[in-house]
Amino acid sequence: MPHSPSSRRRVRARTAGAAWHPVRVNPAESPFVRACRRLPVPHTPVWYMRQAGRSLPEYRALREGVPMLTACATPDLIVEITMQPVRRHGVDAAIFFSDIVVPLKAIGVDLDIKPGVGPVVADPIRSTDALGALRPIEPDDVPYVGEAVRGLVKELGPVPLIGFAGAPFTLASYLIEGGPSKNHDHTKAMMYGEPALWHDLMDRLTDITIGYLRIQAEAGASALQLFDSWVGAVAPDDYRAFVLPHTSRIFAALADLDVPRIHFGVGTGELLGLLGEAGADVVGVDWRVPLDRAAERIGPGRAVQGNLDPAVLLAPWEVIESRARDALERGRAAEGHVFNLGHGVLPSTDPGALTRLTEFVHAFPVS
Ligand SMILES: Cc1c2[nH]c(c1CCC(=O)O)Cc1[nH]c(c(CCC(=O)O)c1C)Cc1[nH]c(c(CCC(=O)O)c1C)Cc1[nH]c(c(C)c1CCC(=O)O)C2
Repeated sequence: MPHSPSSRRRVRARTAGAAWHPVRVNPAESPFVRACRRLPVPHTPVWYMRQAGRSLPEYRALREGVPMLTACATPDLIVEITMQPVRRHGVDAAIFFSDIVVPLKAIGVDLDIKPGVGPVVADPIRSTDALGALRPIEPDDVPYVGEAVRGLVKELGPVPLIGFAGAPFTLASYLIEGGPSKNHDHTKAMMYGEPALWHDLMDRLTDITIGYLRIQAEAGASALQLFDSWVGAVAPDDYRAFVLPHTSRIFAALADLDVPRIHFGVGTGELLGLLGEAGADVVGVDWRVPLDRAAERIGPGRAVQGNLDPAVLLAPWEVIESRARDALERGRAAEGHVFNLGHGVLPSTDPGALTRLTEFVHAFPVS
């Protein structure tokens, strides 16, 4: 195993601890889930968006010759790739290895994930006729998801597993544009120009997202994160009119599940209050807004997650440490804080820096 001696020791210690202190076997009692619920924690929990894959050599070795969507449909690979960052860094949560377009592929949308590009959709959806392709998702559409979640829950023991889905706006953008987009032109053209078609599309994506998140929670995921990565492209009034009704419906439909719900987007400084209003337990914050100010904008009754600029990890350790300290100190202003980056780990990140950062966060006093 390529991980460092210190992380190996920590994993062994955690396993041993779990056996001696049965209460710690339960992921629902983990520091991560407790922080999401705004309960006292022994240390600030930490995990990293896109921690599975990206910077890990052991990930690249496993993925050699395996297309992304094949990996996402292979339970053994999902389990192993999801476990890699947990073993290596000793993070407080695992995130299910998959992609936001997996449920769309599973219901029959013709799409692929192109290396170095991202999701590419063969027939972009721009008319009422094309909406027929978007039917609700059932557990049988994604048997590999339930199987991998159940395998992971066993393997992870006390460490919680985060299930996730793409939010309707971000999924709509890929479906309407046909691939990654800088300005979301076609997406906004439909939103402004054909509101009935827009809401019909968003409604269908909302049903798929609810179904897909429920499948993961019912198979044993301990938390759910909704990635609305590109929603920062929308102004607040438009978010309220064109997006909020749908994201609110998602969080309301998941409220009966006993798992915390996290809501994240990039460039959402002006939307943070509305993201909180949508109903999640935790609002993810990118690096553009300091966490104390973000907590004010989000309002009471929510925890925050974030928010080190992923590019800071490319700087020397002294810089990483001082920026992490700042985020941790500001995070104390929130009712709960899960440490994370402000967006995904960059592929060129030194994995050693992530391990060291994890140790630093764990050693930092909570108050
Ligand atoms: C917007 C978005 C996508 N996918 C995802 C988001 C939301 C998070 C975010 O904002 O970054 C979510 C995602 N995608 C992936 C995960 C894995 C779990 C994790 O470690 O967080 C997660 C949580 C794997 C992936 N998703 C993708 C890969 C690379 C695929 C390959 O190797 O061919 C992986 C490991 C492909 C992908 N998928 C997507 C893009 C833009 C790309 C290309 C850029 C990239 O490489 O990350 C869409």
